[in-house]
Amino acid sequence: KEKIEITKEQQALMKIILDAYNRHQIPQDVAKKLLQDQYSAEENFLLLTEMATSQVQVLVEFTKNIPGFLSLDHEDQIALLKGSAVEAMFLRSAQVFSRKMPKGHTEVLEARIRKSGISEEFMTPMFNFYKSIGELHMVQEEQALLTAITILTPDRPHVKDQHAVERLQESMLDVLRKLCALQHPQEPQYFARLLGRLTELRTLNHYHTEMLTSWRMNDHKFTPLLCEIWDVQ
Ligand SMILES: CCOC(=O)[C@H]1CN(C(=O)c2ccc(F)c(F)c2)CC(C)(C)c2c1[nH]c1ccccc21
Repeated sequence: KEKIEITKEQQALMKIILDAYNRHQIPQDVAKKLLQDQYSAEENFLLLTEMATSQVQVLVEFTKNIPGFLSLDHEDQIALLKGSAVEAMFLRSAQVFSRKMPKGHTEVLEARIRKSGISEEFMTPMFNFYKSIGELHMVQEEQALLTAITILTPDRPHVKDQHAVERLQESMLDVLRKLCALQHPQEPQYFARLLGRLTELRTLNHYHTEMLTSWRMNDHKFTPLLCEIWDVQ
């Protein structure tokens, strides 16, 4: 059995990514608010919009801490952020949703999310994704690296220097591969399963675009930041 060891610089990289990931925790208070009281569909939608807006701000801060990101071409930096924002939102949502909660809270949270003016057809693939993420029982390091890997996807629209992005993504993938082998020695397929979730995540992009159209029909309001990042209006 070959000895897998994470090098000193890979440990440093992982520490930077994990600190950045934890420093910019999504304010859990929105999820708590949703759990606390029964709101109308409009109020739920407003809470979710507030959650999405703060998550975008969190995403930008996290991305700036990815080693090498700020040395990329500036227009490519924007293209990567715009291209990964929705996937990063769903990845973070899955992590928030599959967090250990007291008995029955997850069901209440799911019901409240369902009652927010979003059509049912998008809920099923979304909650299926949350459950498939939950089943992985990812550790923080894996969650943080998976988010960084999602952001550093070379083939986003309008990225000019894809090779530069590929090099950064590959170094993240190498650390994640080793971490999975060390954290889940009994499950040699674990790393592959993680990457499989990224494929499932991409399908949610499509649903999100559809959701936006249906929201625009029922004149839902978004914040300027969401309009910018979600190409709304
Ligand atoms: C982490 C940032 O995520 C969001 O902001 C998501 C949150 N979403 C969740 O399923 C979700 C997961 C766990 C929770 F604890 C919770 F409260 C919500 C997905 C979605 C319903 C599609 C949404 C979000 N923001 C919106 C704004 C307008 C319309 C729809 C959404």
